[in-house]
Amino acid sequence: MQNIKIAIQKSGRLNEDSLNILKDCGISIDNGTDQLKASARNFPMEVFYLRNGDIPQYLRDGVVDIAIIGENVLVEKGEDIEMAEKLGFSKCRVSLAVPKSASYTCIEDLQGKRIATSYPRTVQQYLDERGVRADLHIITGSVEIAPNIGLADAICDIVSSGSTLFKNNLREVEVMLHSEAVLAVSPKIGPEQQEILTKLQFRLRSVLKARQHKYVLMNAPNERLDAIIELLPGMRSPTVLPLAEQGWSSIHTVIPGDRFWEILDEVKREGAEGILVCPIEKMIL
Ligand SMILES: Nc1ncnc2c1ncn2[C@@H]1O[C@H](COP(=O)(O)OP(=O)(O)OP(=O)(O)O)[C@@H](O)[C@H]1O
Ligand SMILES: O=P(O)(O)OC[C@H]1O[C@H](OP(=O)(O)OP(=O)(O)O)[C@H](O)[C@@H]1O
Ligand SMILES: [Mg+2]
Repeated sequence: MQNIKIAIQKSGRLNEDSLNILKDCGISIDNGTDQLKASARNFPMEVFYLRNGDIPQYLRDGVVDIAIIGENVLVEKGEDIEMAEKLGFSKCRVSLAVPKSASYTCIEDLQGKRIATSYPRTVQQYLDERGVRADLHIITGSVEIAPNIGLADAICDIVSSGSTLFKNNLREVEVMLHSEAVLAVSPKIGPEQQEILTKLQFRLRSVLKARQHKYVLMNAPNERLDAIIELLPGMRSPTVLPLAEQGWSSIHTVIPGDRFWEILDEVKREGAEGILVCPIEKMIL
């Protein structure tokens, strides 16, 4: 059987989470980080460790079949490359920022100004769509320092917590793009590799679903069951089992992570107690 070739970032912010998600998919990779290539022991996969920024070209050329890459890099360098799956980690945004002291009310304020960035195509397109012309200065790192050294009037770079902007006395004024790690697919992927990709996507989806949910168990007096069940989502409906103590039941269900605290507060108010929350490893609908 043939292998699917996957590119992941050699070192940097995506490396560890990329290896972890493959591991959660049950794929064990024999690797030392000094190697540029490794094989999976129990899945038809070869792993290539590459620079994030180089990956779109490798996908385009069909050197690798798939890759885990920042969506922002695909937008910048790979508009012809298909995105198969959002992976939920390395969330950030690509934003425009100006010095705190600069006046800024709208994008037209950047007309004729100098903008330093590592994302020239993303910025250019954003400006073109809004009819603004500016001078782009392309630099590959430490972009946030550019206004302080007189190189630019504004910058466009990745923002996550905002602390790099804060430390450099900059203010985020436009969010151009929300980004996260994604699974990207080469336009040249072959039919056998496509089959392996389908298997991988099935696993990835069950891992991602599981990461987004919690398994919750709680005890409740029987007379409160209906009110509590009303509040609970579940894969189909919650499971209710009798406790050894008369008049009490145990309720088991699955709750989406983003509504989790809100739902727990409500069921507590309705009389639920002894609440246990467990992670889910895989979730197949
Ligand atoms: N502060 C951040 N918070 C969250 N995600 C981020 C942050 N900075 C970068 N990312 C995401 O992680 C990806 C990799 O960033 P990183 O800084 O590790 O590598 P890089 O220098 O952009 O790439 P290369 O591998 O080509 O050297 C980015 O493309 C982006 O999607
Ligand atoms: O909003 P924040 O949480 O401060 O994150 C944003 C910073 O993170 C990234 O840099 P990184 O630390 O990856 O360094 P790099 O420029 O060397 O890639 C990015 O280029 C920003 O500078
Ligand atoms: Mg970086």
